[in-house]
Amino acid sequence: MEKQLHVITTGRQSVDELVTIAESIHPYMTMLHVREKTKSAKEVSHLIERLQKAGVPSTKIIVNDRVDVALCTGVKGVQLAHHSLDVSQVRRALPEMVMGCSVHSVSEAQDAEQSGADFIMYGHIFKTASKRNAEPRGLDQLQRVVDQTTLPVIAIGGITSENVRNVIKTGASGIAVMSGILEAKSPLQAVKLYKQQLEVWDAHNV
Ligand SMILES: Cc1ncc(COP(=O)(O)OP(=O)(O)O)c(N)n1
Ligand SMILES: Cc1nc(C(=O)O)sc1CCOP(=O)(O)O
Ligand SMILES: [Mg+2]
Repeated sequence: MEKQLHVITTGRQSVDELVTIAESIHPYMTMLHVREKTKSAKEVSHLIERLQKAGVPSTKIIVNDRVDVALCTGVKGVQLAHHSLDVSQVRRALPEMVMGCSVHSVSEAQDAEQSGADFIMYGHIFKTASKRNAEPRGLDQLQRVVDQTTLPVIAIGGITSENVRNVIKTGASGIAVMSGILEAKSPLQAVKLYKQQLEVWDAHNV
């Protein structure tokens, strides 16, 4: 399986700015997570409509937290966070929904697996300005999570094009990046650099 590149929205960019960037970077990414915590359901839905009109495939869009918005906009799925509905609750109601779950320990990873998540996002791996209030968990903890779940693990937090290889070496199925792409001077150049690192890995390991 090709290693995945998930891009996470920052919540700090205007809709116009985000749509312009997404329009140019979508061919190089696996998924775009719309994580806009201060927007209402209606605002997130309007943003998704703009992304869809700009040519970002619905199959590449995941909505953070909002199961209702994911359903009503017809996107790929939902990323359930700490404060979201439970994985098992959503799975019961929506057997077909593609569901990622954000986890921060082996036991949370195993719970997500038993509850029916399709993949997990584990972090934060390295120090990052995007998560200032906690210590990074590091590569050894990532390795433990990868080893102790059968779900695909997407690693998040402080991932740069320089450390991608070490992250992927753990057996993680992919990476998720926020500031390294969306806040780069050139998001297009940045996404290509990350993608290239993953392709180099795939070329030698798939
Ligand atoms: C121990 C721990 N709990 C929760 C979080 C953050 O929650 P998450 O569900 O990942 O939501 P966001 O990252 O989208 O805010 C954490 N980092 N650590
Ligand atoms: C949204 C998010 N969740 C994390 C977690 O560990 O749950 S780390 C993170 C932000 C990652 O941003 P950057 O790529 O800029 O480091
Ligand atoms: Mg998170």
